[in-house]
Amino acid sequence: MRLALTIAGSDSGGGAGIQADLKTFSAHGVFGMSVITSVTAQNTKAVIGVEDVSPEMVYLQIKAVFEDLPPDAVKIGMVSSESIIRSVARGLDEFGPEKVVLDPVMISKSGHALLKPNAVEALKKELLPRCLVVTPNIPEAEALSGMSIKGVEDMKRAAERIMSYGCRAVVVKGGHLEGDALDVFFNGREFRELKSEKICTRNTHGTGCTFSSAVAANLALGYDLFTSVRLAKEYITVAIKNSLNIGGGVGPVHHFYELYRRSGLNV
Ligand SMILES: Nc1ncnc2c1ncn2[C@@H]1O[C@H](COP(=O)(O)OP(=O)(O)O)[C@@H](O)[C@H]1O
Ligand SMILES: Cc1ncc(COP(=O)(O)O)c(N)n1
Repeated sequence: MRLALTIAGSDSGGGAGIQADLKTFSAHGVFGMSVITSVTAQNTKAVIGVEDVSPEMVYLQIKAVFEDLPPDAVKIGMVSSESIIRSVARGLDEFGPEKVVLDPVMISKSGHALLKPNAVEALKKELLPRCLVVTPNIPEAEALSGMSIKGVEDMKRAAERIMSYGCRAVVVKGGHLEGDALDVFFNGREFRELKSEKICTRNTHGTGCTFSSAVAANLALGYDLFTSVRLAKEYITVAIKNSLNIGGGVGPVHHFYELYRRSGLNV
């Protein structure tokens, strides 16, 4: 059995964060584990409360997992504050996982800040150099690169700038731009574009969490980095096609058994 760990925030509504990550791991047939950084009181409409877990407790969860159940890949999502970022960096240094996917979560689909603005620098300095791939959406790529992004050429320039912080690859996700859902992969040598038709739905809660967890699950299964990203793009596209019109706001994407889908069953 392959093991994957998510280090992220809890979403009580079940659409994003830890909950989306564990559903994604299960759908890929990977055993999921979690380190909770923050508890959010959240639904499809709003985030009505956020309470961070103490930095020491974040570190202890990482230690507990790694000392007994070393993961084949790690995904990092909401990290909330500078002190939590430092705890995560400490854990990564101590246990040295090779396959780390960082989704630099900043603002929820419902518009609530999930990373303190003064923690962006710590994210860049402490976490980017320790990860294999970082998966920003357009506003996150703008914040990390310090440039505005209007189209695919800007996505490529931003990816180059983000690489300079020391990660080994970047996927700039284009879901927030007009036109096709086009993502740009860059590994320091070549750019590759991953494209799908834009699905017309407002139910995209959890897309970024699901995409990055699918990358981590595929890495845990032993796929190379680009294949892991390509399969994650397929997974998120089907999960958005099957997204759920539940709740009164931005509904969640739907997870299903990847293995069943691959064998042609319509789950
Ligand atoms: N309406 C959509 N139709 C198809 N793919 C989408 C749609 N919205 C987002 N995606 C894809 O979902 C993934 C996550 O996208 P994005 O919305 O950009 O990130 P985030 O959820 O972090 O804001 C990307 O692969 C993106 O291309
Ligand atoms: C705990 C947590 N983590 C991440 C997100 C981002 O997901 P989205 O951008 O789909 O709201 C979220 N809303 N909540």
